[in-house]
Amino acid sequence: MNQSKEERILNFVLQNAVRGDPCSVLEAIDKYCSQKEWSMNVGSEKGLILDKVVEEVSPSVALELGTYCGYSGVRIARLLKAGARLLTVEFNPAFAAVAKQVFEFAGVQDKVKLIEGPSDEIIPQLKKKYEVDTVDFVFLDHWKDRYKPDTILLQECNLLRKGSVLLADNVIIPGAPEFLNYVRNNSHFQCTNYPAHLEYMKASDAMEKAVFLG
Ligand SMILES: O=C(NCCCOCn1ccc2cnccc21)c1cc(-c2ccc(F)cc2)cc(O)c1O
Ligand SMILES: [Mg+2]
Repeated sequence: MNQSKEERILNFVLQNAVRGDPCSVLEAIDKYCSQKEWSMNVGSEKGLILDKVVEEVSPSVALELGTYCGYSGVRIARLLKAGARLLTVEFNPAFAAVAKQVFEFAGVQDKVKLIEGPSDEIIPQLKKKYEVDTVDFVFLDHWKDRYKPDTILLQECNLLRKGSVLLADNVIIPGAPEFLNYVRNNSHFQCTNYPAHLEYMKASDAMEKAVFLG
């Protein structure tokens, strides 16, 4: 039966990137998705913003909501210090299967724990089942109407500490208006907006950083 777009992306990586070289994996995905088939990877422009925030935070525990093909997970994991780890949550089993292979090819699999399931189920399990105390960095890139409820759920589960950094993709396109209103009007968050463009397109998008103040 014919391949999915995500399988075509994976095959392009396997045939064009260098095993164990995360940057070559990112380049291959960006090349394929800008020249052949658009897909919802964070991309290189917003990826640089993600890189800067991850380097600034230097997280011991990072959480990603929305793995997709593993592009942003590779971006984050390649910057983690020794012993640090990324927990990445994906709802779609087919996407998770592709991401797993992308992580292995990039050589970051030892730093990444890929968890399949819905965020509202996984977040309450992080402390006991995944031995998390608090998360230092969260990349929100899943269903845009889950950004606000999951930010509230992270607080309710005591997973944020003073200084935990949330970084949200797509706050313009597709948009996350409830999330923006919530964090920008909440004295427990210090927010910064990073204007950019939708991955591989000319349309405007932006990322929002929200630092939890405790
Ligand atoms: O929709 C997007 N991402 C989300 C995927 C599903 O995520 C589901 N999902 C993944 C874990 C997870 C955990 N719990 C629940 C749902 C969970 C998304 C969409 C666009 C986009 C922009 C313009 C368009 F014309 C069309 C699409 C761009 C992006 O960068 C995106 O990230
Ligand atoms: Mg996105």
